[in-house]
Amino acid sequence: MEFTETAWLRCCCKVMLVGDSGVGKTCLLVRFKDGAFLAGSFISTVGIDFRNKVLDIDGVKVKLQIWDTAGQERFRSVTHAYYRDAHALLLLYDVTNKASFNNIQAWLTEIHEYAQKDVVVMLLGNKADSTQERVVKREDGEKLAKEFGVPFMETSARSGLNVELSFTAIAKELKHRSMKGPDEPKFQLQAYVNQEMRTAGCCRT
Ligand SMILES: Nc1nc2c(ncn2[C@@H]2O[C@H](COP(=O)(O)OP(=O)(O)OP(=O)(O)O)[C@@H](O)[C@H]2O)c(=O)[nH]1
Repeated sequence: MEFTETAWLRCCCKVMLVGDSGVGKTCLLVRFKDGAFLAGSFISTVGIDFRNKVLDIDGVKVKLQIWDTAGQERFRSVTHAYYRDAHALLLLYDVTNKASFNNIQAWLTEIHEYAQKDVVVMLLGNKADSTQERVVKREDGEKLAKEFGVPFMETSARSGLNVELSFTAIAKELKHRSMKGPDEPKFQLQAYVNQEMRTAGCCRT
């Protein structure tokens, strides 16, 4: 099938934001969808909610349905039910909160238990703008991601750092998977992200 400039990718790509309460999942989604930062008092997500955004990926419209989940333990059973349909998961920790980083392994175990085998997972260290409060080094995030074989980058919902890039990279991977011929090589997600960050001098917003 030939895709033209205006072609629509028929499948709706479901992307889930997961991670501990307070790591910035809702803020990341709002920054991506509306280009704004939700400053002020922290209102924890109850249950689950979604927002749609259509991206133009190399001339193909890719519709992302982005599910924002509640990080609080008491909503875990609600979110488990949604893992099965997810095509991609953005797994967040907060660089100013060591516990949220230490919990990543438990989140990955949960993902392996409830999500599809071929789900795309990307690890994000959010709140990278908080230089004073930082307790998790970028290298520690990189090391953990390597250990689990998932792509990684740091983001900031406050400054916008890498927010667009994280969703675009996921959309590129999903588009590539659904359109690639049997002999075409796999899309190199981490290589793409590294390349984009280098081009933008690591400050892409
Ligand atoms: N400095 C800084 N603060 C952030 C950033 N992202 C989120 N925050 C703050 O962190 C707090 C929690 O953000 P949320 O987006 O509500 O966190 P969440 O992960 O959705 O939390 P749950 O809904 O409970 O799972 C809020 O006070 C935000 O203003 C960021 O990139 N930088």
